[in-house]
Amino acid sequence: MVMEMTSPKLGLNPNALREFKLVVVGPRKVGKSALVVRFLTKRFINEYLENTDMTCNGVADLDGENFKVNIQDTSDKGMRATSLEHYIRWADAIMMCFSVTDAESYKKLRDSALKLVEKIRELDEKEASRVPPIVVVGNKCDLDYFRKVSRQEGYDLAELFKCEYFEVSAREGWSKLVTRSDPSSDAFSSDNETLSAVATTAAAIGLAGISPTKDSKPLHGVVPTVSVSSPIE
Ligand SMILES: Nc1nc2c(ncn2[C@@H]2O[C@H](COP(=O)(O)OP(=O)(O)OP(=O)(O)O)[C@@H](O)[C@H]2O)c(=O)[nH]1
Repeated sequence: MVMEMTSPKLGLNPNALREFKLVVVGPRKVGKSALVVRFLTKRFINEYLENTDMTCNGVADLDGENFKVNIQDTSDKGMRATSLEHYIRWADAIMMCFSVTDAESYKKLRDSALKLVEKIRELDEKEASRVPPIVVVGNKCDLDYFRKVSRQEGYDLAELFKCEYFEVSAREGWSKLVTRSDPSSDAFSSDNETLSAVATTAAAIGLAGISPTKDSKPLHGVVPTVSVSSPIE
């Protein structure tokens, strides 16, 4: 499925902009679609099509530059080793998500992360240098009372890739970068109003990875399309 997010406010022609390709991977029900829609529309919608591969196109300001963003919101098939192998060649950044209220989602994401680390180890030097940046995201932090995954565990998962760990709430629009100095504190406090910090970080560390040599073909071949217009602020 493809969602077109237009940007009437900015009045930009997306085709004139550089493209940024982001893949969102994670187990079922962790809030991948909610995160993508929150990022592109600043809204939280309670229910989405379940376990469906979606392509979301929009325009967003990433690290001070407007980009045409192509976000792949994947189903659980995206966690297979073969899919992960494809993403590391295709994407400009990969966002790996679990829910802090769902220990099983953490375990499944960790298993996938280990597979991905294995795949990266198998690459030759040239390919390894082109692996896109990865960001780990623990979602549903508004449900801190039901938390089953500690901040330290989320941080440890990100450490597998030496990448950033964000605790976020797609529902509330919060995101917090967890740093080495505070990973063990479970008290949730937000330092950003929206999730754009997550995408901006993924973009900022991924900008160097945008090159004309990257495969710009659609990720999943032919997929159904739905259009959504969105006021991107
Ligand atoms: N409380 C809370 N609920 C959330 C949050 N994000 C998503 N949800 C809810 O979690 C459920 C799953 O969200 P989705 O965005 O469909 O999750 P998904 O990972 O895309 O799910 P699949 O497509 O089945 O893989 C929905 O009922 C959402 O309303 C959040 O930050 N907080």
